[in-house]
Amino acid sequence: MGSSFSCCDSDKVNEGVPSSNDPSTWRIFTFKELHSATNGFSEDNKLGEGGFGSVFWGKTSDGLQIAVKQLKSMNSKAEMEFAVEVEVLGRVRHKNLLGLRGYCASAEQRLIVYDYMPNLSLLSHLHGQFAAEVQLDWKKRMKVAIGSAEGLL
Ligand SMILES: Nc1ncnc2c1ncn2[C@@H]1O[C@H](COP(=O)(O)OP(=O)(O)OP(=O)(O)O)[C@@H](O)[C@H]1O
Repeated sequence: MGSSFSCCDSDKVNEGVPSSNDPSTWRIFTFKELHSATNGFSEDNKLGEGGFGSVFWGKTSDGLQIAVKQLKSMNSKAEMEFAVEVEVLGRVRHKNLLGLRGYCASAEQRLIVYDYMPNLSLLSHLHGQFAAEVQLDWKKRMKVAIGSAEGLL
């Protein structure tokens, strides 16, 4: 959990301090940081909306592109889902799983920070607006299915 560091020379300079561009690390963000990274959770930055709440694109002060999920409610069910997501994704690292970058738990807000995925969802490639132009043939679909299953193991 946020504890593996690569051994390249530049990391040796900051020995023991995880680089924000190291995909194996996560940290706690302040609300102010995420507010500024997402341009105040502006509609222009909105990537989509799911069961938990809205997801916004952002860029941290050190240039890292992130997706910030803002929980829409603060009831006990949402709190539990937030805790489980952060706990599980914080422990698991896999090339086929979305990486956790961190979270923010302030008095009134619960936010989860992920790596930004620029290529949209699989759903949009299979059935959505890009289905026609991307043309996932059966060989590629099989690869996607196997890759997804590997991420679940
Ligand atoms: N890391 C990310 N990078 C880029 N876009 C993202 C990212 N996470 C989410 N999104 C966008 O935000 C939308 C909502 O994501 P979210 O994870 O909240 O919901 P979901 O997975 O679609 O549904 P549910 O919350 O019900 O499981 C996604 O459909 C996607 O377009």
